[in-house]
Amino acid sequence: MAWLRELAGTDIIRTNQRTDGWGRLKLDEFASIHKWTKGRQPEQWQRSRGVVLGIGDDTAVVELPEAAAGSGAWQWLLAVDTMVETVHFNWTTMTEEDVGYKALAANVSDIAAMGGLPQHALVSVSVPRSFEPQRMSRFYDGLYACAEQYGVAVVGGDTTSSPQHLVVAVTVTGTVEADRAVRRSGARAGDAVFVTGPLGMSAAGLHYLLAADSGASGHGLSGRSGSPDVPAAAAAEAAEAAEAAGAAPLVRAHRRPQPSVRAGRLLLSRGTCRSLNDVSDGAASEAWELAEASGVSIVLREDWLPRSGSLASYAASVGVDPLEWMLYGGEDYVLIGTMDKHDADAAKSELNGQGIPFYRIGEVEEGEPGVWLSEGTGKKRTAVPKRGYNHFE
Ligand SMILES: Nc1ncnc2c1ncn2[C@@H]1O[C@H](COP(=O)(O)OP(=O)(O)O)[C@@H](O)[C@H]1O
Ligand SMILES: Cc1ncc(C[n+]2csc(CCOP(=O)(O)OP(=O)(O)O)c2C)c(N)n1
Ligand SMILES: [Mg+2]
Repeated sequence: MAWLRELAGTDIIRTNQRTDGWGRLKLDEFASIHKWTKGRQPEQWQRSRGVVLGIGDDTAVVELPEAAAGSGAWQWLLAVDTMVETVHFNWTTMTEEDVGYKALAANVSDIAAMGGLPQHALVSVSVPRSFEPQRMSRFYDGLYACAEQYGVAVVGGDTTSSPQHLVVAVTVTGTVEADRAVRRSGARAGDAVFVTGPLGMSAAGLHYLLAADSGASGHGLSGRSGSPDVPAAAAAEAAEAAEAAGAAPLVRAHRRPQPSVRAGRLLLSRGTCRSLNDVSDGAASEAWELAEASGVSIVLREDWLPRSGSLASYAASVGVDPLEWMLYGGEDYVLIGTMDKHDADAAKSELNGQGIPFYRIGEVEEGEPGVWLSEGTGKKRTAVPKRGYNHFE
């Protein structure tokens, strides 16, 4: 950071700033990074995350964070997730702030899915040449909002241009008590299956935003695609329309997922949670991953699946079966897992007592890896296909 701080006040940076034919200020790479990240997280706070050297050198230097050091053996968790404009978002479904927030949240969710504590992030952005600097500042406003909420120190990244679309790849670290990380492979016959939040809301929110954008109702951030900048008024207007249509909770779930870090920590500390996964590609697909990794069969109870009122009423209004979104929609970023069924009620009380949702949704059985949906206590069950979001379909 020090060299950036020094440079920021010098002519080297100033002479590298120029305006193009469109009157837009073009910052050079270093000045941009400085602008996006400077002063966002106090050095003192980063120090508590073990950061010895943050943004500004060839690498960051970190040691085990205070919370982990001196309290027994810990291990690192490492993960990366990417968001690509047109694949994970477009400018009618998300604002710049939303993209920044969600890019980090999706990674924090992977740490939560191991029962860990998120610690550091590296942020790689490939920015279209036509982007105004202001838009990336807004991206970082959202990213740092998520970092603050989950206590993540942003310690570096990479910046390149992109011929057309914005691409964001965030790498995170987390910490977990040695050999306690909750894997996908620990489910056992007899376990209770649970989720830590409602399902399908993000997919319904996306449906609302895309329908709005296609002109059906005109509620999205319409007119934004390809436009250089969005007047804040357009976003505010779209938010009001979503509120009026009862779709606000769905849109919020899509744009600002809330990864279940506290749930993951509490479940790990109970010692009875045997498998965990986060729901990015859809509950069916994640349940299949648990079933295959553990060599078990998972039976979901249709009447136990948590369905929010806003999901049910929006689905009815557009003639979609809400189960489609709940099982195959994705981007819920809640946890799905299995645990000793004798501890399930106590776990539910503990989590609910702390304001954290916990829903028992089924059970684990012996058998060929697979996922089934049962209508009630009866024996009738239907096979749940291994279907979800697939990047290559
Ligand atoms: N291109 C890649 N190279 C190496 N490992 C990868 C690559 N893509 C995914 N993985 C690894 O494969 C596993 C499954 O990835 P993924 O399905 O994306 O998990 P998640 O749904 O949690 O993001 C993870 O361990 C991930 O680190
Ligand atoms: C414009 C737009 N179209 C479609 C989607 C839906 N979508 C895109 S990626 C995805 C799945 C999650 O992303 P992925 O990169 O597979 O996450 P990972 O499993 O690696 O965590 C979904 C449901 C979206 N969010 N936005
Ligand atoms: Mg991934």
